[in-house]
Amino acid sequence: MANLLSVQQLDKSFGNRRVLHGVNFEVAAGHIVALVGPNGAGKSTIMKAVLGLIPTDGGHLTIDSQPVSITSHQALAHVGALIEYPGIYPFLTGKQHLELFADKENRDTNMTQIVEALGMTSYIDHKAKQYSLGMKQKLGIAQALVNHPKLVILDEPMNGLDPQAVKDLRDYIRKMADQGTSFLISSHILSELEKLADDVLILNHGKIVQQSSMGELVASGGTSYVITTADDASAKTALMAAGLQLVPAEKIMIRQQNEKTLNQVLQTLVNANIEITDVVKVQHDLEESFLDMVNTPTTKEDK
Ligand SMILES: Nc1ncnc2c1ncn2[C@@H]1O[C@H](COP(=O)(O)OP(=O)(O)OP(=O)(O)O)[C@@H](O)[C@H]1O
Repeated sequence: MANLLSVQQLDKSFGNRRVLHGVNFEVAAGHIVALVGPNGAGKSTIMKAVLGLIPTDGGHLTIDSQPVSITSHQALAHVGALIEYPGIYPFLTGKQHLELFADKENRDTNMTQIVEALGMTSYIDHKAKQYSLGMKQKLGIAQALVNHPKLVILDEPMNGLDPQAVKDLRDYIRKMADQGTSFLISSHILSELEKLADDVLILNHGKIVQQSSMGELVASGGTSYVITTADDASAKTALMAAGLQLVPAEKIMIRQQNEKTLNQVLQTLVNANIEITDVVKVQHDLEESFLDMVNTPTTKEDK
């Protein structure tokens, strides 16, 4: 499938602080990609770079095969975005906000469709100064979606939304993706995007630490083994020497990568003459898997 967005070797520093380190990823046409990472990981910075809002220090960005940079915005004509907070004018109604953004073609139909889909009908003619946080957030999202763009970039779109609004938004995003729109959506809560995203990028300290389909992540991230031996220090050394990655923890903990992982672990310990005293299978939920991935020590490079 064709890639609508391509991000290659993206580097960015603010002053002498490097916040993005050679970030690479692609978003295929009609795919919903989740960009997930802890506070300060660099999610908004990536999105601003993709939208040509900030200068970058290196790398190559294209949307629909056209280059994007702070001086090259042509490709952005078919992009909708909500970054950080929606820009709201208190004395305009919700409808007047949408009129500022909606293209002339199919304007009324597009506006009615998004207002209904996001459950905004009852207050769309009220002035925005009366809107709650969630109502403003929905208006910002509606502005990004109203023209059915080819690519939509949403930074923490679920912020302030109630459960019904989250469901309405999820359903509408899926419908748009089925019709060919691509989405890059950030969150620091992986479980929020579990039901929505096709692919997931996990960002930590400005680097992509995991890139896979959401299905693969859910399936593979689920199981770990905690192993107790007569000599845990030697066991850890032997497992790492065999190329098996340990979860950072006091005990010996190994994430199941495939059906052979446990065999490899046990075989390695037997070969090293280390007595195994206990093996416990641990089931993780997605949130715990995410925390394991991002709780890696900060490297010098990140400073
Ligand atoms: N304009 C700026 N000037 C200096 N530093 C900045 C600027 N914008 C972002 N940063 C820094 O870049 C790093 C990445 O910030 P960014 O906003 O991209 O993170 P994020 O992953 O979106 O975080 P959050 O989940 O909290 O929104 C942070 O350390 C932040 O302090």
